[in-house]
Amino acid sequence: MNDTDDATTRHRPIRSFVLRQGRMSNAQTRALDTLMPRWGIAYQETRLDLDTAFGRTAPKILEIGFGMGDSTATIASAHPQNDYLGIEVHGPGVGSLLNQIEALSLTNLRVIQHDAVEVLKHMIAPASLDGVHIFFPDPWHKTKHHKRRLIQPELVALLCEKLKPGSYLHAATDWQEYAEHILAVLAAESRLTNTAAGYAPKPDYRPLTKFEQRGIKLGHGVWDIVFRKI
Ligand SMILES: C[S@@+](CC[C@H](N)C(=O)[O-])C[C@H]1O[C@@H](n2cnc3c(N)ncnc32)[C@H](O)[C@@H]1O
Repeated sequence: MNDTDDATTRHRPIRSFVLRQGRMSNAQTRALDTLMPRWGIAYQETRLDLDTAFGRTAPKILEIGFGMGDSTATIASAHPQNDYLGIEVHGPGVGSLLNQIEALSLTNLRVIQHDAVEVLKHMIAPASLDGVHIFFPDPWHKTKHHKRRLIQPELVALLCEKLKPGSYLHAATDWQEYAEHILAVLAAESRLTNTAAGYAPKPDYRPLTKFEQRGIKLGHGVWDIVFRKI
């Protein structure tokens, strides 16, 4: 994390990620070159027709920040009746998910490598999503970085525009103070209603992620938060 970013981002939007290319394995590099044209969707500042992108009409679930994509691939594989659109900025993660799509022969998963906030604003049509997954978003622990947290009232308002009535928004985190923040932000959005009295039981479709396993080892709890769009 770069402590000078407060000064350098003064005239730029505050982003929820710092783009570090990271080390790409040969398989990930190859996947970006050869599989992105097949399973990737290029970022564009025009609306995307999701049914055309997937070649069928089916429930559409969008995931923000899939990391290495293990949960994304597991969920898509277990729910062939749904279409999944995964968004991630991190190159090695995108390469990893592309390889899993190929290895599992998944036809119901597409990938966009770009800032999800811009994808939502420009590419996703109003009332077009049946669900949104945000699993273990970066907690940005330091108070001075809390403004970088992905889940903020503005993002939730944007998501509400894109969610269909009756659809769901599911977040999970292993950082208690972020969980409290997420619960408060979602509860304050009048177009959403909580599916539970507070935190939700972990829905069966969400597998344990690497981040979650690490958190459990560190003795952290895990909080699922599931709201429905009115
Ligand atoms: C802590 S990781 C969690 C990854 C994964 N969901 C998991 O549970 O293992 C958060 C991920 O969100 C991605 N991310 C953060 N902000 C993003 C944004 N605005 N658009 C796309 N990806 C984003 C980061 O690159 C990172 O890979």
